[in-house]
Amino acid sequence: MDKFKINGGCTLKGEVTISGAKNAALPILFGSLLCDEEIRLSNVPHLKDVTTTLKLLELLGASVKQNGSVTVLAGAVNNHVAPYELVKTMRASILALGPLVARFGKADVSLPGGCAIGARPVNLHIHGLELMGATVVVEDGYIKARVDGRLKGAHILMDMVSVTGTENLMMAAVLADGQTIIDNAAREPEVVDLAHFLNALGAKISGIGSDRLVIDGVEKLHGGSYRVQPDRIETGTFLVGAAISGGCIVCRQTDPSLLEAVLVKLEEAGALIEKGADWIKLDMTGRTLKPVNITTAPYPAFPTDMQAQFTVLNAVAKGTGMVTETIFENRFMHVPELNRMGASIELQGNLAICRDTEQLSGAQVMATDLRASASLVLAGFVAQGVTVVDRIYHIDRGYEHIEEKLRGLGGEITRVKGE
Ligand SMILES: CC(=O)N[C@H]1[C@@H](OP(=O)(O)OP(=O)(O)OC[C@H]2O[C@@H](n3ccc(=O)[nH]c3=O)[C@H](O)[C@@H]2O)O[C@H](CO)[C@@H](O)[C@@H]1O
Ligand SMILES: C=C(OP(=O)(O)O)C(=O)O
Repeated sequence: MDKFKINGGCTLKGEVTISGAKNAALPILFGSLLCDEEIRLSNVPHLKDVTTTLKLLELLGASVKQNGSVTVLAGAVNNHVAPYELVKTMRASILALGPLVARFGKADVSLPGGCAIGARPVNLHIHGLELMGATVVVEDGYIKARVDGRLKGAHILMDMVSVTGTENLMMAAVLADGQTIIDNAAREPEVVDLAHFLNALGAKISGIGSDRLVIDGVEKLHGGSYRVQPDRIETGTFLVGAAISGGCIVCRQTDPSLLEAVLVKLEEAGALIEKGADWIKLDMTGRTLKPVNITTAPYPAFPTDMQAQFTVLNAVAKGTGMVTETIFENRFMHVPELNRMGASIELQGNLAICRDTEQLSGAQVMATDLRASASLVLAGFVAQGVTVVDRIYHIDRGYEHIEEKLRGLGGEITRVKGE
């Protein structure tokens, strides 16, 4: 297994180009299953999860071409089974369910894996499909959904705000017979990007960006081109890296409007932020890092996918910062690892109390999930000495060329190849 070796004491400085968003690219790729004409996608990041998704699309019978952009032609899809071997490595595979059942009336999708950050049930996905007329059973580790003819429009009130739940049901509703209303829908930018993509193919979705999506089903989608939005979480991760190392960076090809809650907290932490239409500059030179209290919640509130990075920020800031995680019940696995590096973080249920530390010190630490891994890499930059982050396959799921990008900012990080 590959590891990262990081020399501490780096100040991140310079410019970095932000990649397309993993959590937008994946649903959009699965959305291409809804259509039998060619779809051309640009700004798709090179990530392990994207490779897994493309493999899955090919296994289902789609043809996929990659030459800068990604072209998907799902006209010949003839298989409706998303097998455990592929699905187990990636949570987003659940997004095959809605499109397959909507277009072919049948889908067998293995219960998904992904980050071990909580139980992550899929009851809302299943219930929504049932309301649209599908029969769904869970057996042998598979969700098996069937419908005779088309799904039917329905009124779906989501018990909880679910990102992939909203995406799956929105994709299913696009080809349903009649109107579907999804209330308490997720408003995350990635849901918005998927909705715009589907509309570009002829879907009729309105209320985009609100918690009430209205989808008028159509019989067929047509082909088209779409550019995936920038990754707000990758952007936020680099900005935190600059903030905690006293650096100054500019993120290019990003969208500041997608991460307002994060920028507000970075300013509260003492950073100077400037932004334009597609760039963000963070300058921490000569400024004092202050702790911030954060509570994760659905968009537009503070994203859970930035919680681990801000836990590091609080661990190294002067004073005490509180981090409350309300989305996932097991998303503090970075905390014991950070404490092994000398942080002083106390866990009380879903609250992490981060007290200040004189200096983190390099250690051997274990990456447990995607954003936890990113937080350990950031901690390595501000620690004294060498940090080795093990099991970085998690980070390869979600950060494109991370070590090259960090090295471009002055970070001393190398990949040590495992057997
Ligand atoms: C591929 C992708 O886009 N992943 C993101 C997506 O995950 P994902 O879509 O899996 O997360 P959800 O928004 O569905 O989860 C939110 C909460 O709802 C619960 N829940 C969800 C579905 C369900 O059927 N029943 C249920 O109880 C979950 O256990 C969790 O406690 O949104 C999360 C929350 O912003 C992010 O951290 C992930 O990076
Ligand atoms: C939790 C994440 O990914 P996934 O939902 O794919 O596990 C993430 O992107 O932070």
